[in-house]
Amino acid sequence: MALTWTHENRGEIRVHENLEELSIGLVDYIAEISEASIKEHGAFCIVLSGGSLISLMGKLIEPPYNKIVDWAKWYVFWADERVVAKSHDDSNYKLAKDNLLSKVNVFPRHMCSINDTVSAEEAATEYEFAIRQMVRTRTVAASKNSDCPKFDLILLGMGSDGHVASLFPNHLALEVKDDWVTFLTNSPKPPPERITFTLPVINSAANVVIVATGESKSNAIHLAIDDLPSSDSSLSLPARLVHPSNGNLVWFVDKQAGSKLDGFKFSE
Ligand SMILES: O=C1O[C@H](COP(=O)(O)O)[C@@H](O)[C@H](O)[C@H]1O
Repeated sequence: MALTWTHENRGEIRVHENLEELSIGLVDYIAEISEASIKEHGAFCIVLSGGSLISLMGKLIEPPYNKIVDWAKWYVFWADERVVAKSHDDSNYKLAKDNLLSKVNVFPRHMCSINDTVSAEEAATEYEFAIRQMVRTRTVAASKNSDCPKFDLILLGMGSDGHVASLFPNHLALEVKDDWVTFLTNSPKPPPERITFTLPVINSAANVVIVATGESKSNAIHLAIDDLPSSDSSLSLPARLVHPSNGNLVWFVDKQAGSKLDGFKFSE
């Protein structure tokens, strides 16, 4: 059983006993939001990240999820992408395609990924343009509170430095307010060239999930969630800046990643 509580302004926190339990909780949550979104507006606009998140979603390709999810109504996007060929092992698209999307019935035309033949700057511009077209045709909803798309669900991993998507601590990309997608050519984590959703887009989603596992992420999880003095420099940690203005934020962490949280008290 997960230890669950809601922090006044940091959302719902679910600390799972182990990875098996976390991945069941995560895919249950995804299936639930998928069903509700399809019921409400006929489609499910889901945003993926790369990294360890994809293996934690692995149960989606197994029964009962592979049969109960209405894959044909899924539209898939990426919160960030490495600017490499789609066949490259660093590609977030390839990771999701090989391990998840090719094993279920998501239409390839419903997968909105970057153009991998152009520069990072051009890839960001083209990707944003494609999403703007999908908002115009109402495949993706528009936020009522900002000039941003309102994705049904954005799934984010978090690095041990507190980065989410390709928004790294103290990086200029964190300041971008007017673009939906921006680019980096100096990512502190390789590969250096990336595109990423900006904070206004992430914070306009209907639902945002942040997943973090392992002891190496425990300090960043503490700094991203717990109350901190108003002078603390960690208040600008990227994961802490995720704060959906009109949506839900849920943290899925395992016992190791959650071990430094103020609310952590796991029954043995
Ligand atoms: O570089 C990236 O890292 C983060 C975190 O990855 P993880 O393996 O520590 O979970 C990931 O969410 C992001 O999409 C990716 O590009």
